[in-house]
Amino acid sequence: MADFVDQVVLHIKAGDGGHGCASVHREKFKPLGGPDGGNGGRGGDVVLEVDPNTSTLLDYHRRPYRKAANGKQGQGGNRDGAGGEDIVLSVPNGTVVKNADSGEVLVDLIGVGTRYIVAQGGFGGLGNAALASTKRKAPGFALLGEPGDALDVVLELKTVADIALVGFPNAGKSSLVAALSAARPKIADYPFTTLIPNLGVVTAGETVFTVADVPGLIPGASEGKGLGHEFLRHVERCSTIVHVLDCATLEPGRDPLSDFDVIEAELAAYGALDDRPRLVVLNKADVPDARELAEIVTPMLEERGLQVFTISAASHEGLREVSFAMGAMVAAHRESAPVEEPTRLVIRPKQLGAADFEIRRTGENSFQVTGDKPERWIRQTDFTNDEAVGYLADRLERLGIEQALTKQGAVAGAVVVIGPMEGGYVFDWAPTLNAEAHHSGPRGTDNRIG
Ligand SMILES: Nc1nc2c(ncn2[C@@H]2O[C@H](COP(=O)(O)OP(=O)(O)OP(=O)(O)O)[C@@H](O)[C@H]2O)c(=O)[nH]1
Ligand SMILES: [Mg+2]
Repeated sequence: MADFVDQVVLHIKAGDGGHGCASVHREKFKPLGGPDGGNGGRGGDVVLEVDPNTSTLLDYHRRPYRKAANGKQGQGGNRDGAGGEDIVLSVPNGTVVKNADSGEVLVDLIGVGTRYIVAQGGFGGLGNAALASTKRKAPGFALLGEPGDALDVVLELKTVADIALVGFPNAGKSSLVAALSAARPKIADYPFTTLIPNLGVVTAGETVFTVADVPGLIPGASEGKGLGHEFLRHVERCSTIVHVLDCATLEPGRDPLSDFDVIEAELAAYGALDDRPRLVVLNKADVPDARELAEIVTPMLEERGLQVFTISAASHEGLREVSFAMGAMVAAHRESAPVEEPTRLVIRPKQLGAADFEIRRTGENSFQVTGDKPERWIRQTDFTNDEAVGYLADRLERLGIEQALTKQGAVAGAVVVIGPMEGGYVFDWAPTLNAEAHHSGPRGTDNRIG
């Protein structure tokens, strides 16, 4: 039996900043050269990214320790140390990230391409060249690099699909996904064959939708029986619930009606699923007794206001009708649902502590940043607002927005800071504006005193 791996504890460590260098310029016949120690490089970040080709957390189950590279030390001759490489960890759509110690939800990663810096690399220490001042012309010291963030997070996968198939083990949920789509989940004549939800893409006329085959539910699932909680969690993100009822089971104490009630009771106990529309599928109609039973229970279920379909996942009978009914429900939901979640970049500078901020794409050409005051982004107290914005520019750049802002109200390439607003800053996307490139100076400007 495969391991159930849609929840995993990941131990992550961002790179440490490199130390600054204390060095004095040496040249023949010039015994007292100036300071020329370079700054340490920045440590690499650990970034999580939603990848459409990743569907499980299996990889992290196998390798739960992940570390980004450290920054290099500064060198004499004003050479700054190289920054450590970031590492980007691919996660499936719908991954919830929690702090393993506090249980606090850090982020809910939805939408292909959504990125989150889960551990930030340490800043490099300043070298003595950068520390020189009129008072102290040749400091004989440099600053140490900051350590990178180290933390344990829980990654939890909650399937994002239009439709969740729920039912007892062995009811034929995986068989139905396989019959409706190109997915090839494991199908077998024993309960709990499915441990990780299988996703299938179904086309019904104009409507294309996803169906998740949620692992089997048993009585008590809402209290955690069987693999209950693990499975019900997946139903949460689906807009429509389809009951798959086994009309051919010979297990004592079971029939399609009571199975329906048991599953409904579990959904009710789990909570917050009442608003999802339901559809009922009576499966295994290829078995003669099962067909008879389906005919008997159909009017009883219809009396409760449910749409009922008799099918056989094995012989493919009734599949067209049920896929079109599913498609119609999905389409109706999409009509009524708010617009899709925008692409989000979630940034968490460590200086902010708990008060994260988030950049949200509010339109094709605009982002909204919500969070705390920019002054607090950097620990250093004499940090100006402009510098704070410059810091954000660096973060944007690292996140793949290639050209970013330099300072408030100024343009550098593509993003303009319009100005402070309640709870954050508004950025406007202005790709046509021509302006000076940012980061013309050495990376040393990034090496804030730690
Ligand atoms: N005769 C008949 N057998 C079916 C039909 N659909 C599924 N089965 C059989 O029922 C058994 C269970 O099917 P699965 O699709 O694995 O059931 P499941 O609901 O995904 O089960 P779990 O993953 O354990 O929850 C397999 O032996 C299937 O071949 C059907 O329409 N007719
Ligand atoms: Mg299954």
